[in-house]
Amino acid sequence: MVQVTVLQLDNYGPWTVTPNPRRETDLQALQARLYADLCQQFGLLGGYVFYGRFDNLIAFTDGISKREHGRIQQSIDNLYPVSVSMSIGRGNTPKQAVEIASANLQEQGSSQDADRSEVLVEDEIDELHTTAVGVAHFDVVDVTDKITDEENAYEACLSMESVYSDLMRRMYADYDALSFFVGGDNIISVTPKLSDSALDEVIVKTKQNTNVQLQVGYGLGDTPSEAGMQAKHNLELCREKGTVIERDRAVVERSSAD
Ligand SMILES: Nc1nc2c(ncn2[C@@H]2O[C@H](COP(=O)(O)OP(=O)(O)OP(=O)(O)O)[C@@H](O)[C@H]2O)c(=O)[nH]1
Repeated sequence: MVQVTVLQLDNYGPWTVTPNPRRETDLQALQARLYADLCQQFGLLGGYVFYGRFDNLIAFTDGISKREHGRIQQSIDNLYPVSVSMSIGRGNTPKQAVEIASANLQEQGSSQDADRSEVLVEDEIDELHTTAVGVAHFDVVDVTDKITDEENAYEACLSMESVYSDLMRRMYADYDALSFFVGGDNIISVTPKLSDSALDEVIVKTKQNTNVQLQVGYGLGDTPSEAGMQAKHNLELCREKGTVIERDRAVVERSSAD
């Protein structure tokens, strides 16, 4: 089971041009600050927030209650000139959970509906498999020598964009996983349980399409934050051992026995 929360700024498009178009740099600062606050507030409760499109964000919120979501919503309302609607969805895969959360939010009205404000909805599905959540933390092997110290700063962005866009699409289409670029050369995928051969196939295909070699640390846990920490430690193991896939065998065995 995985719990996803879709966060959407209320009526943000019209607000950005009312009464006149607002300075873009101010909007960028607002979006960045809001993202920072949401990351910190959900992070303290064990969740993960990814910036998505900044006005629409995707969070992994296993173990965070509707009431706790409501408190964060209220705090944002107190701090910012915009409010946030939230829809909590659950699924057997990240893709299923985000589909449910998105559909439930869309049912409450348009993102540009002036009457839809601070909606908080929770999906009631209870027939879910209790499987572990996976987190794959991908990273480019030797990005410093191959890209950062080699290409101009803009071309380095383009190189990374081609890698994460290739990876994000494959992980979603083939494995129902949601992947996010998180800075530098890092991409985090929240996944159903994946085999070594699936991880290997993803890395090989990305190399074929982009000529960039990835390494991945993989973790499994009851929550994305637990799996994410294991993934980070396993990525460190890749660096130490010079391998491209490392995963926590103990957790894999425990989950298989469930
Ligand atoms: N968001 C995030 N960014 C990171 C993390 N680790 C490194 N970075 C960023 O990624 C950049 C590249 O770091 P590395 O991946 O360690 O560099 P590298 O040259 O690829 O070295 P290897 O990964 O050991 O092959 C850093 O400058 C940071 O900006 C991380 O855990 N999370």
